[in-house]
Amino acid sequence: MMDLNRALEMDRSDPLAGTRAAFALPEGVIYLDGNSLGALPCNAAARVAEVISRQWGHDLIQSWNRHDWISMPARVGDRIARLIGADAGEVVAADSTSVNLMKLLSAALKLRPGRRTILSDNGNFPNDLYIAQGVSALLGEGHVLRIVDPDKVGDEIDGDTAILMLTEVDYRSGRRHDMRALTSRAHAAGALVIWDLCHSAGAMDVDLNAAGADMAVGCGYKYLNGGPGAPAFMFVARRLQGDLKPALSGWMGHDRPFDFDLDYRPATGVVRNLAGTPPIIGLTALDAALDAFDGVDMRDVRRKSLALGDLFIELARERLARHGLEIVTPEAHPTRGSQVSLRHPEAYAIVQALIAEGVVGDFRMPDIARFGFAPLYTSFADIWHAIDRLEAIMAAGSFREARFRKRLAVT
Ligand SMILES: Cc1ncc(COP(=O)(O)O)c(C=O)c1O
Ligand SMILES: Nc1c(O)cccc1C(=O)C[C@H](N)C(=O)O
Repeated sequence: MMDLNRALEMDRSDPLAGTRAAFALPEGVIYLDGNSLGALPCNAAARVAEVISRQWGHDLIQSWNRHDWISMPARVGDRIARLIGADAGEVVAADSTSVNLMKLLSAALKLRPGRRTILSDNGNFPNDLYIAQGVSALLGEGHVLRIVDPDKVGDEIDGDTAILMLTEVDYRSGRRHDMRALTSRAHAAGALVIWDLCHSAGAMDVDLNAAGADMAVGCGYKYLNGGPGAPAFMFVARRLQGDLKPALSGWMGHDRPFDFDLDYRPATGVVRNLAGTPPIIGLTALDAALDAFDGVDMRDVRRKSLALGDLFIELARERLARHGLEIVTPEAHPTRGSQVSLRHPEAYAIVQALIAEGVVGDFRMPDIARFGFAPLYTSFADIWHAIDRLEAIMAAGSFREARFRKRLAVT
């Protein structure tokens, strides 16, 4: 049986072991839910306090120039760009993932007139499908959202596909799409692709430009650790930037916002997709969080993420399978994100019982216990202890207690 010493040895030889110190993790908690809300970076509170008290409190309106608040969406975007294989000037930080998806999808559909299909899969985060439904209704041009099985997506792309809209890593199973292959199949059929990187950015070496990607969105609050409701980001490949005409044609995306012209004229570059005033306090927390990635090679992040997952899978097989917990995440490295999900009919109560024991994972309908690995702060020992406590809960049957069955409003 694999013992704790091996996990501790893996931590000792982990090139990313040092980045954990950049996060303020609560004592005694094993946090495996960074794929829902990333941990608090140690520097965030002081940076936000500085912006509030000195910049906002003292310098007031002048801060837009003096502290260059106005270019924060682009500056933070450039820092995210390095993490997702984009070039400077291809990413901006703004709004939420949902709003950014709405902006990109509505503009992208206009680039494929005559084509009616938005193609997606039933493993996508439902929110994205809702956005596509809303955009289709808004445009009123007869677009249809086709939702197919994830492994059928490539074969379902055809001459009517306007946009292929996919989330790279499935929020529930952790299955990962082949971005490069699907992008080139879509291009061969004349379609454009929008990738949702919510469960990829910050957890792996996404390489948008190497994959020939067109557009992407993602959130700032999961593996990028920007805090609850952090600004999200969007990517538009440079070759498409001039063609995309923002439907949400706000002044922050105007070529000369402070000329106060009566007519909208989009800015050059990805910033044309900005709409309203940037949320400086939220951007500051996200900017601070990105410091933890400075000097970090995303290939090391991916290597560690896979090693954490391998360890989890090995231990789950050894110690949990006999308790009826089934691994649903694909095991082959290229087909897996940075989480491992287990299926059990009592998954909800099991996750609650585990949280009571200091191990935070989460539950996803209908029967999935989900464990996310944030390579900057998750240790191999965390994985060992998580499985150890989970096995104890299963062996004792403590998850059957009534208190663990009470459903919470937000899970
Ligand atoms: C894949 C995916 N897309 C979109 C969202 C929603 O993003 P937001 O709430 O930032 O709009 C989430 C999670 O909340 C997600 O997991
Ligand atoms: N965005 C969230 C929220 O506002 C509350 C609770 C959870 C979330 C999440 O991010 C859920 C997440 N996208 C998921 O993968 O399930």
